Amino acid sequence: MEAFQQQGRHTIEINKVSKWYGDVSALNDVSLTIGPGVSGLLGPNGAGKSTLLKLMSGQLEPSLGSVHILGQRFQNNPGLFHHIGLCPEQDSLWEELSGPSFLTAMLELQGWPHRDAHKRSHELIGLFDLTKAGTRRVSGYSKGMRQKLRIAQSLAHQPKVLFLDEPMSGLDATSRTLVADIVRELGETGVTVVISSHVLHEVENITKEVIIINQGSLRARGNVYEIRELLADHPLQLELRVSDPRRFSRACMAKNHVVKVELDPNEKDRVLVFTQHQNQFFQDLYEILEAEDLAITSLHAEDEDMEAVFNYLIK
Ligand SMILES: Nc1ncnc2c1ncn2[C@@H]1O[C@H](COP(=O)(O)OP(=O)(O)OP(=O)(O)O)[C@@H](O)[C@H]1O
Repeated sequence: MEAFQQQGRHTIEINKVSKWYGDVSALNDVSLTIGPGVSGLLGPNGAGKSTLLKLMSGQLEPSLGSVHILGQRFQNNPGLFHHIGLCPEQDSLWEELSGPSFLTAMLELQGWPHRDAHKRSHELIGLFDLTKAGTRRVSGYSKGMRQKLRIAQSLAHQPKVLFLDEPMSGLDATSRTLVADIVRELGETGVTVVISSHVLHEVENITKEVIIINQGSLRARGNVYEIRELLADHPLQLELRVSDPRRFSRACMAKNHVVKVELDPNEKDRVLVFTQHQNQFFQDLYEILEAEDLAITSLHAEDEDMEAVFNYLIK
């Protein structure tokens, strides 16, 4: 393994991988290399994210092509699994155990001595802010607590490569920030982390390096700013409900990143804003509301749904 690191190769090498489930094609001729740090794997529902994560973590074998992790293949190579962490989408915990006992048991299964496993599990319970649950059984944990425990388990054994499948689902804002900080820090210490999501800004908070897949194929790859450049010709649409839509529209149109504003004749408070720079829009929005003394009752960014981004990229 050390020899591999000295060679400075990519941690993950996927070469012409296809995967079928019976007749269903889930991935189609995907080639990809990923190095240390955090990469976001983005795609709408059914894009093939979970399939790709399962292939990269050795849970599935490709129908065609090859997967190398740390320069090795999974076939007949159980030792490789010690370096891999996976937090899958499905929830599977030992309900009768407490959080700390669960983590300790999982580490012992990995071959950790009891004393080390116990120490590490308590460290993680603190890190993930689960100390208050004490010795309560996992069966009594809330959805967010379960999710945090699952993430803690996936990284407990200090893997070199970590795969997190939609880890933010079910987490409240505080826990999202906590998990984002933990993941970012792992990336900074040289761990290769691949985190999947269908929500762009969720991943953008953690890393700017993204991989976009849709319908089983790689669509775009690179820095999130480069990806947004690709979208530059396709303004993003935001739907707002505002106290005075006409005044709001005028103020929006004064911003040069706003391409178009549409009022809805049927729903008087509804406004559609088309902007080429969503982040800039959010910065300006506060200023507009203050200056014009307006209030918004709802805001929906179409971009939050990755489907919209893919439509732009694919057309
Ligand atoms: N076990 C399976 N059997 C049959 N088809 C499957 C199986 N798992 C996934 N698929 C199909 O493969 C394709 C990719 O699914 P996958 O779960 O990898 O996508 P995803 O991007 O993770 O989606 P989501 O965000 O909804 O979890 C989909 O068409 C899905 O229906």
